[in-house]
Amino acid sequence: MDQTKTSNNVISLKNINWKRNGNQILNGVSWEVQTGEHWALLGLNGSGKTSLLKMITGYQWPNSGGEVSVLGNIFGKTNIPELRKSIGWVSSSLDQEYQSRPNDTALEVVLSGKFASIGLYEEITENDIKKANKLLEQFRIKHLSNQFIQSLSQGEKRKAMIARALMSSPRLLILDEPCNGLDIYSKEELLTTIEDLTAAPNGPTILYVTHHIEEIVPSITHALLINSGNVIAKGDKKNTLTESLLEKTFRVPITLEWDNDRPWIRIKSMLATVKN
Ligand SMILES: Nc1ncnc2c1ncn2[C@@H]1O[C@H](COP(=O)(O)OP(=O)(O)OP(=O)(O)O)[C@@H](O)[C@H]1O
Repeated sequence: MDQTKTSNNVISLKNINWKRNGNQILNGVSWEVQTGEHWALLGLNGSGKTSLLKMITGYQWPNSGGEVSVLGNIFGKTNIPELRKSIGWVSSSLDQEYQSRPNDTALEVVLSGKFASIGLYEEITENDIKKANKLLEQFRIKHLSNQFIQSLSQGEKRKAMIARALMSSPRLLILDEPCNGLDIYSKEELLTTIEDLTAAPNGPTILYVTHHIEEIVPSITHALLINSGNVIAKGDKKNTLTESLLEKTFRVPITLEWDNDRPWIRIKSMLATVKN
């Protein structure tokens, strides 16, 4: 066995199938993510991205056969709730959960990340407060520490939620459409903080889910393209983010350009000529 490769393995999926109500939602998906790589996950609505993420976080299990291993833990032989402490997942559903706690401050929200709880119920230490403040500073929202989370702008709230996820020092961080609803400036600002995050030594491996390929910032190294539960392509982003593979994934004719190591697409023609 190649020991070096095994120890660098962040995610290993082997032949994952998931079927619901007669529909094949994931079809023989195999995927390896190594330490030092950051991946973008791209696919149309309903293509299976969330199902794949739920597989990785142990909220869903393959129907038959297949093997899931995350951070060296083989599913079926590991304590999943314990493993989840090493995985951060930031999605808009988290914002919704905090709607029931309008009086939590940004600092409290970040602190709650230590316990993966919605709200703070456990004792916090001086060190926890120091760490939360450092994260607020890193995301340039330290001045908002004592402001209620619900009064923050979308962009500020999104940063607070990522800071919250980092409070438990995850080794794997899932950013599920983090720029949704952000204006151009807030989006670029958030992307800059994500770039900083990947540059930090011992930072988490990032899985970045998006519908907007220009959000694939230079530090995202790899991409997985999925369509109807089938992997269309996976690997180094320069080899995966190509016109033909993206057309196959998104089912519209596009042109692709790279600018400052970021991919940009334009739709060539309207849906009347959609490729099947
Ligand atoms: N528990 C379930 N039972 C039945 N079907 C499901 C279940 N979960 C997901 N699906 C179906 O699986 C398909 C893939 O859903 P999934 O949420 O993984 O897509 P997605 O790529 O994340 O989409 P989006 O970009 O819209 O979030 C969809 O057709 C969805 O209806």
